[in-house]
Amino acid sequence: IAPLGSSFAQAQERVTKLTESGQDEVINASLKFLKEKAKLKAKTANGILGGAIATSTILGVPLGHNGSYHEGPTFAPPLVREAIWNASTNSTTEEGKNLVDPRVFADVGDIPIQDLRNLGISEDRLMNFVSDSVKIVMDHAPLRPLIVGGDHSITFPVVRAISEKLGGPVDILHFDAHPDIYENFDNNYYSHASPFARIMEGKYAKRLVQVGIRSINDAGRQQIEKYGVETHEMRNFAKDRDYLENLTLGTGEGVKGVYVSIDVDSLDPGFAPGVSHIESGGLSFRDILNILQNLKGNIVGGDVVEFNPILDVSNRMTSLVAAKLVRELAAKMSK
Ligand SMILES: NC(=[NH2+])NCCC[C@H](N)C(=O)O
Ligand SMILES: [Mn+2]
Ligand SMILES: [Mn+2]
Repeated sequence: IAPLGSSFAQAQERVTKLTESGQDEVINASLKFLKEKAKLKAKTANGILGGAIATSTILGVPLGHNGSYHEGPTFAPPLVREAIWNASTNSTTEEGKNLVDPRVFADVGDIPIQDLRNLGISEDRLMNFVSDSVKIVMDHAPLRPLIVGGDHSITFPVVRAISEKLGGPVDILHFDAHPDIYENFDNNYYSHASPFARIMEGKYAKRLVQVGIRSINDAGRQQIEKYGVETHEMRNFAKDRDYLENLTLGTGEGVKGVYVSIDVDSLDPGFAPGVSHIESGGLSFRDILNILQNLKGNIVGGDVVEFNPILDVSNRMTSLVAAKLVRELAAKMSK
């Protein structure tokens, strides 16, 4: 091969330009693929017995590199999908909705995060691609996005997309051991420890109600104060339970709907051991369902994130726990 030299810089310049245009081609092809799938799922939902107002639609985002300790959530979406349909259970949710009904539940697959990273895409363009993918799902009523992560960093581009699409902020119900509101963590704008700082500074949310918090420091408390976040710490859960089990969200002036974000580590590790950040003293599964099933408000989107299959136990218990969170959130959002 030709020796390196000053021409190497020029060659690099040429390759960069070539790469960016090539990345555009791959991005556009991926969005087109997603668009065709969403079109088909929407047509199916609309074509049956009078159609639906809201069809909960799974979109997998296999992104885990914004985790601060482990990247295992990258591999979660296919395992959550398998667990949703696991033969050990059946397709009916606790309140009687059947997930085989295409008006209730749809799935438009995963977006090619790792392919795009292999092409050297920048972090901004990657997160914009996540947002654009969510907007494509929303373009095809009655589909509503139910994101399967992936680490919690993806909630920022997802909520940004929903707020931009609906033309205003949403209210958020956020289950987590962590407030995820660091201004700057590890100098990573997109850290999974910061999505709610990005969301609140961008004014994509009006009310942010956090439940299950039990790993928080001064920096987190300052941010919560700064943005007026309604943070319910586990140490106060016994007192807060009644209020949280009778929550109404999305009714404020100009608020466009409700978003529900569930970090699997909000559950006590006894219920969900397969997470990157084990934090004892957490919620029971029933605590989450009591709050979710009693929630009043128009849910326009949601996510289940931070399940780490690499750290799951031998009978894949946490994949089934994450799957049930998806199933019950899907049932709640669909109508
Ligand atoms: N979203 C999360 N899992 N955040 C965990 C952050 C842990 C980090 N070591 C801290 O100082 O808080
Ligand atoms: Mn989180
Ligand atoms: Mn967490």
